Amino acid sequence: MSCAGSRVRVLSVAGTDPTGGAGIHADLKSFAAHGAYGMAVVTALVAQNTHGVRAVHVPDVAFLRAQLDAVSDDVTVDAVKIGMVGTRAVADEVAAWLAHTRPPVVVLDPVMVATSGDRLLDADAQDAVRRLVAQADLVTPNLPELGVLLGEGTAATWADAVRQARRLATAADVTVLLKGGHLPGDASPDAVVDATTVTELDAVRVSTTSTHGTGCSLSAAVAALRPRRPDWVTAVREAKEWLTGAIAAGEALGVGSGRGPVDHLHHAPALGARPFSADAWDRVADLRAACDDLPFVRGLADGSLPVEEFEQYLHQDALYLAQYSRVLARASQLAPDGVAQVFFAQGAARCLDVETLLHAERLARAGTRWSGPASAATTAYVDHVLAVAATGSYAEVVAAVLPCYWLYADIGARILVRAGDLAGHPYGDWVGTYGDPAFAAASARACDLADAAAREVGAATRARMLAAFVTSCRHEVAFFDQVRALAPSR
Ligand SMILES: Nc1ncnc2c1ncn2[C@@H]1O[C@H](COP(=O)(O)OP(=O)(O)OP(=O)(O)O)[C@@H](O)[C@H]1O
Ligand SMILES: Cc1ncc(COP(=O)(O)O)c(N)n1
Repeated sequence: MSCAGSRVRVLSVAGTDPTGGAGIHADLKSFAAHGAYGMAVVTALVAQNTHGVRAVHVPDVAFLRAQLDAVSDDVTVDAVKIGMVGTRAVADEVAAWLAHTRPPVVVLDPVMVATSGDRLLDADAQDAVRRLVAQADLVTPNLPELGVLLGEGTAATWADAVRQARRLATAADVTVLLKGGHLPGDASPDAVVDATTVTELDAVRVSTTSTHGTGCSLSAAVAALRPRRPDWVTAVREAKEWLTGAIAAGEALGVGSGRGPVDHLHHAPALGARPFSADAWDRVADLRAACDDLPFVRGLADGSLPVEEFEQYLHQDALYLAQYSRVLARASQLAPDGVAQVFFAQGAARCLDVETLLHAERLARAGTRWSGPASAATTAYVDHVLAVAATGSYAEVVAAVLPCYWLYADIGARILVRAGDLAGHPYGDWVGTYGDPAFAAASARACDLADAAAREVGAATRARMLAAFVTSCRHEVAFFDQVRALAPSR
């Protein structure tokens, strides 16, 4: 089997589920989850949700055929998955199309009854579905469906079901993926059965209500994988492993109050997720707003800040930067690639070289009065970032150092606007540095690196990143606000 395009082109021929859990909606998500290009032809419109089916509308079969031909006249179909057909006329029309255009992989999920117990196949359509089975490469019945396909009752035990699957495989010359989701017990076994071999696939039964659309999702995943896998067993194993994860992640979606859908994209949590920095920024909106009203910030902007208070701030800032530099060096040490390593190493050096020099120059002009120890606020901030550096992962360290770039650049930009004309402004040299494009670029780069780090970690580490970021922001605000508290003791 070959695939000429960059992705396998897989077609779902199935019914709809407007809540997105089953039918073509589930199939398209399964295709995407397996890197395939998905297409869909609708057999029946189904008004259903996680509680059940309310109504079914089956369009004229001539229109069904028009859809099928519109696809196959134009697109090479590498695999097709057939789900709900609903009526005998639809099943026969799909069979006629298959006889005319036979994709190299044909998977048939003989949908008869929904998880909710609602019928999805007319009683007189069972023979037509049996005829479709003979045209399929793989058929994926659950236990009751297998019984119906053979004209027998539902198997009472797994061993009976496997025997039935073998009879069907032999009679219809088809491979059977027998699904054990309806069995009682702790396991949810499946088996790939053909005329000569039975391969059992064990899976732990997930205790969940999120099993709506599992059969659709599994058969679609197998159809998407088979053109790129050497045999059915390999494709089914891979699909089944993915499905078990999707079932386990289903409840967290919070979709519906009945039998919920599975999370088809559980293995790609970063896909479509908000960047870390967006979440982090929202989380500190109140702190950012509070900054604008701090007497220090207002005084710095309008120049009314007493010079001694400004110098006190500079002195504490120099003490802070000397330690913060070590934390940046730790980020450089832990960095996953050379680009991030260089960024943080340069940041560490810049703290010592440029900013400390700037502080020293200004403070030297003021004499040597400002040589006291780190204040409580400075010590608290330093202790926090050093603790993260000592015990946290790269991602957490990057989150902890980010506010010193980002919050500073953010507040600085507003101070700059409020300060207006800097000529004659007592802190013009200092306030002017906030507008430095290099500092804004460094802040944006630090955000990008935090977002990249967040994409590589799980939910628990991302939560720790957020906590480290918020704590640093709190210390930033306290750092600005400490000047007032320090002033009387001078
Ligand atoms: N609770 C569960 N935990 C793990 N796997 C499950 C669970 N329920 C079903 N499965 C698996 O989901 C797949 C579909 O199984 P099932 O027997 O329910 O088919 P189905 O009835 O056709 O599905 P559907 O519910 O979509 O109609 C099988 O691989 C089965 O083992
Ligand atoms: C369009 C369509 N196809 C198949 C199913 C079966 O899925 P489930 O048994 O999980 O409800 C369904 N409910 N709707």
